[in-house]
Amino acid sequence: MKHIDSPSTPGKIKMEKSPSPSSSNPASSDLSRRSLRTSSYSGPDFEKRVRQSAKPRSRHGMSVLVTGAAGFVGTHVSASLKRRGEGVLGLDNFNSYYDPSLKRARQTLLERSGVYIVEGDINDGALLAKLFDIVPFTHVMHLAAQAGVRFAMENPSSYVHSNIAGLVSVLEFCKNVNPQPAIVWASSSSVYGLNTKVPFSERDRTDQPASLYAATKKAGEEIAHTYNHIYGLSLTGLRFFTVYGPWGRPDMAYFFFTRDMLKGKSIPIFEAVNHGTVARDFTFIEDIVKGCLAALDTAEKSTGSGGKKKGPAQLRVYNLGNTSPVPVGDLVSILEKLLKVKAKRLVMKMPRNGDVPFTHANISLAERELGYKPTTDLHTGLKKFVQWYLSYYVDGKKSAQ
Ligand SMILES: NC(=O)c1ccc[n+]([C@@H]2O[C@H](COP(=O)([O-])OP(=O)(O)OC[C@H]3O[C@@H](n4cnc5c(N)ncnc54)[C@H](O)[C@@H]3O)[C@@H](O)[C@H]2O)c1
Ligand SMILES: O=C(O)[C@H]1O[C@H](OP(=O)(O)OP(=O)(O)OC[C@H]2O[C@@H](n3ccc(=O)[nH]c3=O)[C@H](O)[C@@H]2O)[C@H](O)[C@@H](O)[C@H]1O
Repeated sequence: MKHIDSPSTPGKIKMEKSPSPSSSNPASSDLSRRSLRTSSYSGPDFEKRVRQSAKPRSRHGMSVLVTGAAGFVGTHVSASLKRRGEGVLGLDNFNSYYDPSLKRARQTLLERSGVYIVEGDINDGALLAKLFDIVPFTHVMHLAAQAGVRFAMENPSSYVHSNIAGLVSVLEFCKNVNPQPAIVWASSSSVYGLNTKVPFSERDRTDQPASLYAATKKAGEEIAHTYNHIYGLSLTGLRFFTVYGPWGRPDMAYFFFTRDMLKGKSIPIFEAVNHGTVARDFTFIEDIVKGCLAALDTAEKSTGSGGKKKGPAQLRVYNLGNTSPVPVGDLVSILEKLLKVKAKRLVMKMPRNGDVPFTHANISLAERELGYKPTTDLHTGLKKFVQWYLSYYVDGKKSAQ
């Protein structure tokens, strides 16, 4: 995988030093506020765009800050919230983990529907202060992260920067603002790691991560517990299971298999020890979006640090999967039919690279409490992905990297 922009790359604000925990506190951000006066984040045009984008027009009256809005899941969730009439403001640093032109294309799509994405880093305390000054967000949908299990061996610090420091930066803000927003954020099925009990239930152990990515998501769940316990923040973690679909992520297998099959290149298909089948509970993006919206809709208000008086704030974790694992070889067979191309399969032993052999979600908790019910099988979902892929890359003559 590619080089990634320096994890400490700030947004457009020129800070003299990286934002420190104190500079991310709205009450003590003099340095941050000074730097904002000279930044492109200030001025009436900027504030107007932010306000307009975040203004709710629905009966729910939500103003949602979506971090990672130019990402795969962030784009779909933002578009869906906006369609429903919620106020949505995006925040994304457009890093180069995968082709940033795809993130820009998603941004264009969102802008057409009235969603503005501010370019900046979740670790940028001054920027968060500015955005929360302009908009009293009712909810934060926190999706910004360094994703991908295998890339963690190449660039571990990017995971610490975005998934740990970045999460803390966002929660520090949320705890300090009044009113505190409710937060829904993306954890991952990878927290189940080497767990062998299937299907994976929220009650199962999650202390055997197989990758640094998984370890940072597990750490995120513990961090969420702390901010809920001390500061009364309402927090909901969603464990997504291998999400796929149109506008997806080029680093994921279904995406680069498609690209390489169309180019006539061979594709590596991992098998587990003793020729065991590797399978995933592949989950279609539209089902994930429904789960995200249901989590936002059922999120209770944060109770603040006076939580004891008002009762404890909500703390939830849900699996969002498809409950129907499919072997990776079968995924390739479906792609062969849809693309009308015979894959050059290179079956190989799974390297010790952070991958796990199997995932399978038990979704009964999400079903009961969120009304979550995935409806898309892998063939139907991949058909929609392939249609998008061909129109975006082949008809649109874009180069797939
Ligand atoms: N797609 C999946 O299969 C899957 C599965 C489980 C969990 N997740 C989680 O869901 C979330 C969304 O995943 P995705 O598939 O859309 O990934 P994505 O990489 O497409 O989206 C993440 C976005 O966050 C942005 N970002 C990263 N670090 C940032 C930072 N420090 N500041 C601001 N923006 C930053 C990136 O530029 C990117 O646009 C992530 O938290 C990911 O870990 C995804
Ligand atoms: O649900 C999650 O929590 C995670 O979902 C996703 O991880 P994974 O399920 O590992 O998806 P992905 O890389 O597409 O590999 C799919 C399958 O192809 C196999 N695989 C992969 C590469 C390869 O060259 N060959 C191969 O057989 C591989 O062994 C695997 O069986 C997200 O990327 C990640 O961000 C994380 O959030």
